[in-house]
Amino acid sequence: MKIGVLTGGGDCPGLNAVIRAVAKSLMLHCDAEVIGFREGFLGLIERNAVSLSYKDVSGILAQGGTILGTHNRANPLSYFGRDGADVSDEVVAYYNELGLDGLVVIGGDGTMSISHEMEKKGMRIVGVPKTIDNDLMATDRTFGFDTAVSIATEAVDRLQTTGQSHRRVMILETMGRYAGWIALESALAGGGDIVLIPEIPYDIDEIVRVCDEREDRQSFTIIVVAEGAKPQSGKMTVRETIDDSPDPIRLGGVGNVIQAQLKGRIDSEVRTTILGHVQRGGTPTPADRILATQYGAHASELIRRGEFGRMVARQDGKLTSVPLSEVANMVKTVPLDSPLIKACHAVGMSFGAKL
Ligand SMILES: Nc1ncnc2c1ncn2[C@@H]1O[C@H](COP(=O)(O)OP(=O)(O)O)[C@@H](O)[C@H]1O
Ligand SMILES: O=P(O)(O)OC[C@H]1O[C@](O)(COP(=O)(O)O)[C@@H](O)[C@@H]1O
Ligand SMILES: [Mg+2]
Repeated sequence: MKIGVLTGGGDCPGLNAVIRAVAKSLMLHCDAEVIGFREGFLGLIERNAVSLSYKDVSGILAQGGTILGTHNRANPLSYFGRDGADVSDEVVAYYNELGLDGLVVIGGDGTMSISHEMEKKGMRIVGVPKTIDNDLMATDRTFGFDTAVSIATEAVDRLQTTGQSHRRVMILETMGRYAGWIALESALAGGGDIVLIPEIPYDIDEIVRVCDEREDRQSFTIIVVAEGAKPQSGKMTVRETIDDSPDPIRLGGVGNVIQAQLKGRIDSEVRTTILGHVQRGGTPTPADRILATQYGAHASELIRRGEFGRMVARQDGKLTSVPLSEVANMVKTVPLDSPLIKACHAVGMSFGAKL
């Protein structure tokens, strides 16, 4: 048996743990040959593959990033290197030339969308859900999310002591694109006072009211804001537009926008921290290493059973798999009836809006 593996989209802690689990389990239990493609789908487009030995995938469990490299623009259906040409048939030809029996694709929504299309063209694919944002459909969790939440929580804890000492309003901006999962969970874990997520557009007057009230009572305020948060009558804050990407919007800077909006309206000084890629780098937490290993092992099981066109998933604590069609072109946002939102409410956290 000959199986390919690639990592696509933004990197995320736990990618190497998945590569290791997929490769080791296939090598150990069906003597498979494992081929890695460099930089996501770019490796398939530009014919850049490397044979992985048992040694290559040993000792990488706790390593951040991906030994294969990744890419967030390489798309066989619209290749940036040839003016957006569809090179998917060439990719399928290369896959067949290599004599692959299947391909494990580790990625997020974009990577799963591409995988779904390539599956229709005859490639046999098993997906593994990665992203620090936890915004993939049909799975309770993506690996990388736990690490991002733990880093963001540590940031909230640290901002609390400095904010408290200076009686300031401290704003922490987290990643998460169009979903508020990282902000919500780190605010809950760190005891934030206000949490702003894309799913609940904020009202600046309400934020001012909560800060004012806390100035009298506790004299400092921690605001955790997801990069995708937006005012009730306004838009998300776009940091950058990447022209040749099918997913061109990069968010960022809403923390500074809120700081400017608070200026002159509250007595306290305001400071903003944009956490950025610190959330994505470095070693995965034990929970992410375990989840990544379980996902990798489950992906290799699906391959052995010949179940392709599916993404491994965790639902209600159990490992399972779902058709790629259920995750392609979808985003899982925070539902308003989420128990996390209920818990925030219970402890008096504000969403910067009347709910
Ligand atoms: N909706 C989409 N449909 C098809 N391809 C997409 C879509 N969104 C992104 N892509 C492509 O998928 C790849 C990875 O996307 P990206 O969003 O960076 O990572 P992720 O796989 O984590 O979602 C990129 O090559 C991008 O061009
Ligand atoms: O790598 P870039 O271009 O800075 O992208 C930043 C974005 O990638 C993420 O870190 C992760 O997104 P993906 O997992 O979908 O790649 C987002 O939270 C953030 O908005
Ligand atoms: Mg994406």
